[in-house]
Amino acid sequence: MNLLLQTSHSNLQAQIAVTGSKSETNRLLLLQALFPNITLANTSNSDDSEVMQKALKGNEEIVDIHHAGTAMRFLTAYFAVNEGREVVLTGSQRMTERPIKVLVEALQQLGAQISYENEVGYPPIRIKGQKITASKVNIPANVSSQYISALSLVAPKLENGIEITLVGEITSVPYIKMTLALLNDLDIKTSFEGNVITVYPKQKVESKVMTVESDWSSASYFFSLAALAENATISLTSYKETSLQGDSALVEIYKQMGVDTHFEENKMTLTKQAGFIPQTVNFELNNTPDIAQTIVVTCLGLGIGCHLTGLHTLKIKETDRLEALRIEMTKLGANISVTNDSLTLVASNAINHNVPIATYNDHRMAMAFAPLALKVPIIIENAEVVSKSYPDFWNDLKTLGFEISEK
Ligand SMILES: O=C(O)C1=C[C@@H](OP(=O)(O)O)[C@@H](O)[C@H](O)C1
Ligand SMILES: C=C(OP(=O)(O)O)C(=O)O
Repeated sequence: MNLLLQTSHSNLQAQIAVTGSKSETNRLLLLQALFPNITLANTSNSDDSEVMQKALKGNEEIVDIHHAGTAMRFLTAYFAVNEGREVVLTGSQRMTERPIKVLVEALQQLGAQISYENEVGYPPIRIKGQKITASKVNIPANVSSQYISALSLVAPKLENGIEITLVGEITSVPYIKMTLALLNDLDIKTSFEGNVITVYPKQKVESKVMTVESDWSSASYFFSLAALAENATISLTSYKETSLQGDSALVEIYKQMGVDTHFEENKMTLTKQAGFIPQTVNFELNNTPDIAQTIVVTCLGLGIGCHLTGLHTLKIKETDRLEALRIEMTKLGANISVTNDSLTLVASNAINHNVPIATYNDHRMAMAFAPLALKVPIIIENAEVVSKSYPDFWNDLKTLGFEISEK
């Protein structure tokens, strides 16, 4: 499904209930499988959370998690310690190109039995669940934080917990902290000091309702819309000023691009502010890789330049996001260059009209480019990809007055 997006509304007004965080949901679904007396509220309706739930509930030998990175990584650890069960864990074509070796080797150090079905280092993998008693493990920390979250999530159920020594620069740190914070919410003791994470064993937790905050990565598209509109008052629920999600850095980032954020109870309201916007912005996004695409497109729409660093993980996500951005932004007339871990956009005011944007099976390519419709009509190819994290995205965009038609 290709969608043509256009709008004549330059004043955006709406109140939108955004789905729950997929990162929090997929952690909590795994924790609920370990501790069935916890109850979850405001869970994500994303495909990634649906496949996670199905995989945890099912009993099949072949478990297919499609495009969901968190499900792939978290379930690798889950099945590895699930004594007596054997599964083959696989996913989409792209998932078979996303590395898993670092996590597999860490689990093997602990005594797990995991082998590769095809290419060494990549899914599909065969996992024979074992009782794990070893607790010390070293892991390279610069490839994906999801490996570290995966080990931490299953750790409370291990006889001796876990002590993880992180080697090298640590990437996507807020996601690790989110994992530990959710464990702490269940009264599971953890520590993260220097490069060592400890999670202490806990066989039972108190019954508790765990309420997922709405997804901040999904909120990023509304920050972008507010920045690009002439006027905007967009209220989003349910959000907290102090969030477990690192992407809440959006508040400070978009302040520089003319968006004010106000919190009241569980609602945050984004308003467009008139005033000075710099010709170029610089952001280090090692902590917040998922909002890189949103920010670049906002800058193009504002006619400003940007220099983004800390992007080395973008190459192994749903697609090579740096390359995808380079190609699609160039189609729009942007002057953009990328390296292995950074991106530079030169300020310019012209944007080509009616450009078909390819989305590379990447939900964030589709959603990040959509706000540009405030500037020029734009076509988003294979727009259904948004369901990976935000199935209601196109409907929510309509409530802001966008005309959306199939092309
Ligand atoms: O743990 C998580 O929920 C996530 C961690 C990040 O991945 P990396 O640690 O691989 O950068 C992020 O990009 C992904 O969308 C979700
Ligand atoms: C990178 C992402 O997800 P995952 O790694 O879980 O597939 C994302 O949602 O942007």
